[in-house]
Formats: sequence, structure tokens, C-alpha cells
Amino acid sequence: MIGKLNHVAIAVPDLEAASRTYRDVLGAQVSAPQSVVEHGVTVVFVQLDNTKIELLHPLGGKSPIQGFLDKNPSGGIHHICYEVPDIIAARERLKASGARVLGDGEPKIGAHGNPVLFLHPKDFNGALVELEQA
Ligand SMILES: C[C@@H](C(=O)O)C(=O)SCCNC(=O)CCNC(=O)[C@H](O)C(C)(C)COP(=O)(O)OP(=O)(O)OC[C@H]1O[C@@H](n2cnc3c(N)ncnc32)[C@H](O)[C@@H]1OP(=O)(O)O
Ligand SMILES: [Co+2]
Repeated sequence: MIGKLNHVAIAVPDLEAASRTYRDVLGAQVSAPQSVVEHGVTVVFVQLDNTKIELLHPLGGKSPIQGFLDKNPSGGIHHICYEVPDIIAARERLKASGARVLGDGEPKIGAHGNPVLFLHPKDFNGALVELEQA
């Protein structure tokens, strides 16, 4: 069911500093910050040959990544995003297997303009999983 790795996301306390590290120290191609209001995050994409890194910073008062940053003040790997061809079929299969789909279970449009869903980290070896239809 899952296909390519779409991105690995890292929650960061300072988006400017993290962008500089990826651009100037690691020599990567880094996007401008993009506010994704519906997801409560500001995102910077680091474009690699075979995948992307998503640098995440909380946006607004109820960001879903605030608790994670409170527990990991210097930042940390927040989620892994896998591509699926049909997100509704994927959701139904996961629900049938007992995995918890987060939020109201309806896909939202993610930062790349495609529908996304999140799966509870406790059901996937302690790693928060995002699925993106692509
Ligand atoms: C823009 C878009 C895109 O790519 O297109 C994005 O990525 S948006 C990316 C941001 N959006 C999301 O993350 C949406 C989905 N996330 C959520 O609904 C939430 O963040 C949860 C994953 C449910 C966690 O919520 P919250 O921090 O309030 O929960 P909590 O503190 O009660 O945590 C419950 C347990 O899960 C653990 N936990 C929390 N966040 C975790 C993470 N990212 N990875 C691994 N474990 C995690 C906590 O340590 C705790 O474990 P213990 O009980 O053992 O201490
Ligand atoms: Co993501």
C-alpha cells in the first residue's frame, strides 16, 4: 500500500536558524518559509535528490507540534510521510486493522496541495506517520 518516502519532518525551535544550517552548513536547496494555517505550522522544504526534509515550526496558538517541541526543546524528528495512491482506500484499510487515524479522519490538503492524513505514533512503533495521496 505505501509507496515512496515523500518527506521526513523535523520540528525546530528556530526556523531561520534551521534553514541556515541546511543551506549554509549542509549545502542544501532550501525554500522560503510557507505558512500552512490549516495545519498550524510554518514549513521550510529542503529539497534533496530523492526526497524532501520538512522543517516545521508552530503557527498559531493551537499548533499540533507545540507539545512535541515543549518535550523536545532543541527540536527532533517529528514524522515520516509515505505516499499512497488512494488515501480513502488507505484510511479504510488502516481503520479495519485497528490503527488510529488522527483528527476527524477526513483528509486535509497538505503543504504540497495533496490530501494527507496522520496515524497515531503509538500504533507505528513510536513514529508519527503521515500519508499523502500522490
Ligand atoms: C503541513 C503538513 C504536510 O506535510 O503537508 C504537515 O506535516 S503538518 C504537521 C503537524 N501536524 C500534525 O502533527 C497532525 C497530527 N498530530 C497530532 O494529531 C498530534 O500531534 C499527536 C500526534 C496526536 C500528538 O498530540 P499531543 O502532542 O497533544 O499528544 P500527547 O502529548 O498527548 O502525546 C501522546 C503520546 O504521543 C507522543 N507523541 C506526540 N507527538 C509525537 C511525535 N511526533 N512522534 C512520536 N511520538 C509523539 C507523546 O510523547 C506521548 O507519548 P507518551 O504518552 O509516551 O509521553
Ligand atoms: Co508533513
